[in-house]
Amino acid sequence: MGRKFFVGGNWKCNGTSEEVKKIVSTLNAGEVPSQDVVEVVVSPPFVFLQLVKSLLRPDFHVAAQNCWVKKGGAFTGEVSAEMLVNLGIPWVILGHSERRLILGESNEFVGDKVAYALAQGLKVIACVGETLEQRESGSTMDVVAAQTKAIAERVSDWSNVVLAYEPVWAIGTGKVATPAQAQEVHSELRKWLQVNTSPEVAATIRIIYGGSVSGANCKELAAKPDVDGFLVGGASLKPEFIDIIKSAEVKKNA
Ligand SMILES: O=C[C@H](O)COP(=O)(O)O
Repeated sequence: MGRKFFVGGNWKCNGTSEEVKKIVSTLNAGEVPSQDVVEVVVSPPFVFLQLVKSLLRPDFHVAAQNCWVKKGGAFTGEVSAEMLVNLGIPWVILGHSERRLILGESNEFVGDKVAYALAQGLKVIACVGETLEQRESGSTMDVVAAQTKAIAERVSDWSNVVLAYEPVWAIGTGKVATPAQAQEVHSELRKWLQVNTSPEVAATIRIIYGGSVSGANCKELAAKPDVDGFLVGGASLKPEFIDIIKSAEVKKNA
């Protein structure tokens, strides 16, 4: 069976409750392919998770944007994986570059988080990606392999993981990776997984692309064989997110 197309909307630290309700009503009215064709997950800030979950159409799901690395306790400001499970939040985004680079989350810390969240029953969108400097110095694959390795050393069952390749230079910059650049890294990541996890994991895991994805560029990216969907930032707050979800049809017709 093929890999089901996956579209995530990462709302980051944006929105008021009024704005969030408006985004949800646009999503709810959108005509998109069925759940057999595309899996859609939106990720509002923690404080709006319950509101969004209560209003969102049943064929779309919600994700948190982070969770704590181990069992909750005296960790001021953190939200534990157990709390997300308790509230019926099925997904969590971990290892986003904004957390790696601004908040100093190391590869090992992200790997620990992924393992802990999975063990609690959450599904994980695990993010990897290189900076512009790393790309220009030719170390893209070393960087994303090291980030993925830190997860692979801690996780044996990848069935609840979606891997998001998000080149840092493409995030929020309007400078999208070309379809060929995305395909190259996705294909290399799949090869890395084949050697370092198993051929089955490599063949079945969804590797999605993130970084300035828009309604205008999504179809060309989606047409690439190893691009299994998107993690969308800015455009996930806009009606064009529906067009991005619809790009799943490209795959269906491929
Ligand atoms: O998680 C999403 C990515 O950071 C992409 O953000 P962007 O679509 O605004 O470039």
